[in-house]
Amino acid sequence: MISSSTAWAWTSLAGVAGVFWLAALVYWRSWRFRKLQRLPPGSMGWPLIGELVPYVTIVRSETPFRFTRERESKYGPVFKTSLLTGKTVMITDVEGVKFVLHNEGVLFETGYPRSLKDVLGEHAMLFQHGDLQKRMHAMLKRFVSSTPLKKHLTREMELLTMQGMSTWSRGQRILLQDEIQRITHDFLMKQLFGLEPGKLSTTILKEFHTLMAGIIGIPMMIPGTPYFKAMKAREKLSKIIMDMVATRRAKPDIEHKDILNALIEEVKQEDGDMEKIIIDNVLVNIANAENVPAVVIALAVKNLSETPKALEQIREENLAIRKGKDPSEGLSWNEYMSLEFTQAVFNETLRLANGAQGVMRKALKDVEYRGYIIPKGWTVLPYFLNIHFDENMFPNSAKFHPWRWLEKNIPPSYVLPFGGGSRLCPGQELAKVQTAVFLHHLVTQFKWDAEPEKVINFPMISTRNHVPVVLYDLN
Ligand code: HEM
Repeated sequence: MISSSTAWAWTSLAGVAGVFWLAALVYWRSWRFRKLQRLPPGSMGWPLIGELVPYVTIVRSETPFRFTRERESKYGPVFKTSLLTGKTVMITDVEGVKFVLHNEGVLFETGYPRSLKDVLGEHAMLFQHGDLQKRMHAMLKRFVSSTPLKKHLTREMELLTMQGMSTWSRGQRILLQDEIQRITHDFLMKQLFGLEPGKLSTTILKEFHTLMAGIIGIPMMIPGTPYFKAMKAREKLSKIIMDMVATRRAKPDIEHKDILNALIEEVKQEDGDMEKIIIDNVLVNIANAENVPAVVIALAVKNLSETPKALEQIREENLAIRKGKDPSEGLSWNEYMSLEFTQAVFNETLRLANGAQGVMRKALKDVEYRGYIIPKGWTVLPYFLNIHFDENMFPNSAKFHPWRWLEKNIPPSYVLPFGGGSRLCPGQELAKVQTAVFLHHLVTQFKWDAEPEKVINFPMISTRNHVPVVLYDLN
């Protein structure tokens, strides 16, 4: 039997616990209320789909910057929305974008969809933080930045470009974007695996397309879905990569000068995850390097076709450095880098193309910024489009005007096609070489008639008809 004093003690204890519980609840609710009160302004749109419909409609239009510009003028450069990315805060000005990019790993981490992480693999540098990301990133940067390699990369791209162009027949209609894709794929395979064009290279390309088709699917293994097919393509690609690694281990005396070799060397001391680190980081490189550079080069040709004065100037610049050279003679790294106007065409094309309209991050904790709270777990989109179309920095911003890059010094914080902070694209030098080499050979050998073309900004940057042209000899 329970004595009356014990019952009283229990009752008091329950009472005290109840009071604490109630106080905690009141505190939590008021804290949550205060937090909600301090969310950035903006609209979350409709249940489930949020503001996805207006976003996609506007981003696919000729004026893709309108979605964020309209909201920025209503709410300021930090506002909330929802775009299938869940609860999201968009940040659209230079200062805000810098804040997010430079707090990588401290306040924010990459927040790409789960399907992308599954398909490329969680050990890919894009999803890693800390030591592994730093090492993988530095490895790739070293690979493309060392001086002997730069010379070698220029020559490799040049040979593949000349080889690709030698198959073009004059007077025939070709889809330039597909032709460029073929050349840049061969270049990538050579840099990644030391692989020459052939059956294996074609198989990798086919599997890669299946892989990429699944990156924004629902991450469930349902046979027949793009995600399911992508995961199967991942298995096939993983086997191809590990077979190459095994062959190299069996013949250690053969020297390889490619990214796979740099990766193998980098992870030598790693424990059990070594295989996954190699596979995932090869796949993230293919994902970044296979499509976007080809589309950017195709867009540069489209822009030049629509701007005869720019075409004339880029041709003059490139013909000038060919003077006195044999047609088969290569150009040095320094000669490519001296092509100022060609570089301006590349910068201007990237500014307008916005292959990466922004990057995706997730808040690691409640982040206080400009008096607002970005709650832990929310998606954060540092958005580059508004900055690239800033009328003060880029007057008449929707117009292709490469001269603007020569007329004034544009601060790096306004030039974001390669992202920024610790994830600044490690492949940007490679993309520059590819573009400069391709444009050099195109404008010094050919003239062309181009059909009208439109840019597609969503879900991936591309062109509607893949830039159809009829080519003729320049002379
Ligand atoms: C015009 C072409 C290219 C554009 C516009 C571009 C753009 C970008 C952007 C915006 C990022 C940052 C992503 C983020 O912060 O979340 C990035 C990262 C990356 N890019 Fe590129 N890229 C290009 C070409 C390349 C090439 C040719 C390669 C490889 C050879 C490459 C490899 C990578 C890798 C591995 C990352 C992840 C870096 C990390 O997380 O540490 N990219 N790229």
